[in-house]
Amino acid sequence: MPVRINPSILSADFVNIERDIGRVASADFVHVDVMDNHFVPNLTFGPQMVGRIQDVSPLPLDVHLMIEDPDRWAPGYAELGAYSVTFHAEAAADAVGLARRLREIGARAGIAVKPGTAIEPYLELLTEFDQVLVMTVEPGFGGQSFIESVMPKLTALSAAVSTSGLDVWLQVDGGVDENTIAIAAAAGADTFVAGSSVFNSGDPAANIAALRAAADLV
Ligand SMILES: O=C(CO)[C@H](O)[C@H](O)COP(=O)(O)O
Repeated sequence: MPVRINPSILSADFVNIERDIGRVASADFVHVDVMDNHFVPNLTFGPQMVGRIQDVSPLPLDVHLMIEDPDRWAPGYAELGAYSVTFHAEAAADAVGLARRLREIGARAGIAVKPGTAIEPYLELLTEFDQVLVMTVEPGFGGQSFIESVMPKLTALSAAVSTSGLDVWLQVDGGVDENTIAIAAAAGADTFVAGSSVFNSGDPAANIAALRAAADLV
């Protein structure tokens, strides 16, 4: 199984983002959390900052939009050159239309679901998405505990992806560390967003290697 480790720069030093991205160059993608203080009770940055991150990052960007009205704003992140743009199912007016627009621009299209959002409606729509993000915390803040009770959503997604034969990546985000990554991998996740466990202690490159090894054991 391919394993992708995407460090979340929500846990980076915001005045040294370029330096911190350099420290995670052994990862697969840089995960960029855009929060608008409306969809979630936290605020990060918008397209101007993401464009500069895109300019300096040696890794492609995996942009996670925790914003209202993604139908209006998400295409702009694809136009900046983001490799993938993921918007929330709970916020999109026309999720399929938006995913098609993102693909037309050239980005992978992702849909995210909060812990309390059912996955069943999206199992039938897998042809429309390149990745599905199952949130393993309530979106908004780093450093929260992994919610294991959402794992059945990954099991259902994994079975549906296998049956379809599609190349849809299954991502988890929130509370991912050396222990919980194995739980998520066993449930079918292949793409792992990690903030605190990469940046908050020790050497980020060693932390990425440890996460990759723990997921690979499954
Ligand atoms: O989307 C997010 C929060 O909404 C973050 O990407 C996520 O929480 C990562 O942080 P940590 O690994 O510390 O949980």
